[in-house]
Amino acid sequence: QVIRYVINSWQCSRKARSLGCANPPQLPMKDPIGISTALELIRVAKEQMIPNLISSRYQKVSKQEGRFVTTMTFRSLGKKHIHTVDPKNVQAILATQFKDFELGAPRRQSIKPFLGSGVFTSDGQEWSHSRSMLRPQFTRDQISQLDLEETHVQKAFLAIPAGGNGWTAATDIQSIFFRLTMDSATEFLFGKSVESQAAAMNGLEAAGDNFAAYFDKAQWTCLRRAQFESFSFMANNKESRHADKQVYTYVDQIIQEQLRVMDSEKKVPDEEKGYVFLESIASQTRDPLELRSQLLNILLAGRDTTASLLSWTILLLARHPEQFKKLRQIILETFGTYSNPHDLTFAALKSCQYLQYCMNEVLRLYPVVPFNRRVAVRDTTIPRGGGPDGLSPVFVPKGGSVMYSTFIMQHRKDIWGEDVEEFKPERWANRKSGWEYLPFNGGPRICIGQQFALTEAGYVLVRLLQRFDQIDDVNIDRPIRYGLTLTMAPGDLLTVRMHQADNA
Ligand code: HEM
Repeated sequence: QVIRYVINSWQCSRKARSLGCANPPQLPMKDPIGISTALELIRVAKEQMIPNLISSRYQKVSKQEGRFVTTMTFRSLGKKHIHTVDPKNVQAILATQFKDFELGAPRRQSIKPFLGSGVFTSDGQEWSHSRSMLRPQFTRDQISQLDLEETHVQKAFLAIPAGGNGWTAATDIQSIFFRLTMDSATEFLFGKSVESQAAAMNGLEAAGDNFAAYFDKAQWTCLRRAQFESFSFMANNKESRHADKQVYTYVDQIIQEQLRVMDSEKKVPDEEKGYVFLESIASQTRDPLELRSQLLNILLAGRDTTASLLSWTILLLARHPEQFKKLRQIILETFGTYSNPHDLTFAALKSCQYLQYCMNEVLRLYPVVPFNRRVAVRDTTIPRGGGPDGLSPVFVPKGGSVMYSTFIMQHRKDIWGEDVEEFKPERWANRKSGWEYLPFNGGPRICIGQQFALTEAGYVLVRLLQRFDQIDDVNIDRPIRYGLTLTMAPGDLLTVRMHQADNA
């Protein structure tokens, strides 16, 4: 083993030199194996401050090197990782050298046991197949069923009644958003919503034997598997298997019903019924397992992400009354009042500039997928980060992992300016973003649901701001923490009191 390791290292160094590569600086560590870095991560995860930890690691290396470092290496539990916040490197792994990298074992080990094989868990041919099956499902018509969104918004609003003085009670709006996106996503995917909002209001179990709770549990186990890396099997237990099973039972029953309807000779196309994802992909495959995987992959990719964007947006608007006022004014001018809305279409939402600037800015400050990684499928390089000046390419051996952080990249002062930490939607006027801004990823694996998410979130925000003319964050002085699971939402409950407009 040791001999093989030494030979391998020697061969890699030789190859790296022949390619003109140099090593990036290494994060100063208390021990050579990286036990301390792993322990530090666990401790800070509990404090819900991981983005600050990664940022402080870059500061530490920069101080050690006497220059601003944007690519470094570190060890964690014996494994060496490259970490980069250089847009050029991120562009290389996601786009220009796409074929040299894959999601790799970490993603497969953590998520595949639950989701099965689908766009979010596979690479190569398998990924191409899923992606081409899904692409046509996200056309403009299919993602702009705003009447469907309105029914879910109305159900969510029932959970936020205003009292006689126009004010709502202190309300945890984050949970409401997570239920709203679960309900709308399941309606889009399955053709029927799991109605988690209605169930929560009635204090009842949700439809599908509390599908939302089982789905959350299954997703949480995925996260544990990701944290345990090579020991991912340790995250599985009786409870997690039960949650997976409950989710499967619910979804399989819907799939069987769909296949039966399609087999039935009496089937008459229902002109009234909107687009249903399952119905559409079932015309391409009849394999129930594949159908289940495709559905669950999209549900996982699309549900928490959109709810998190909504939560961060309300948190920021509640803490920035000037921007709130400006956005609300523009919304009223463009889309009318709550009780008399107009022009609420996909196109109008997309061309409402200030609304888009606000969402861009939220996703800059609080990207929902703040950290990510890829694994090299062959010996390769990334273009920058090596040598004393950080300008030489860096060698990545086959199997080597390159981590990147949109969070840190989108908080770089040298890219965004001195006001980088401020919530300033205005900065987006006339700004064309490139690889330094990647909330939806880039390259061939760019998020398939970007327009879907921005339409849904935009719609919900318009309706919310039409109805409420003031939002107060009950814990306005509380420092922001980060609830980092597979995606990132505010770490503490987002409790707000809202004032209903007189004309709502
Ligand atoms: C604010 C909301 C959203 C954000 C910030 C977001 C962000 C992302 C990011 C960063 C990735 C790349 C992950 C990776 O490759 O490692 C991704 C992939 C993906 N997203 Fe989204 N997403 C959002 C909403 C949605 C929605 C609503 C859907 C579907 C309904 C969706 C479907 C997907 C799919 C299928 C992929 C995998 C694409 C592939 O690997 O080819 N996303 N998303």
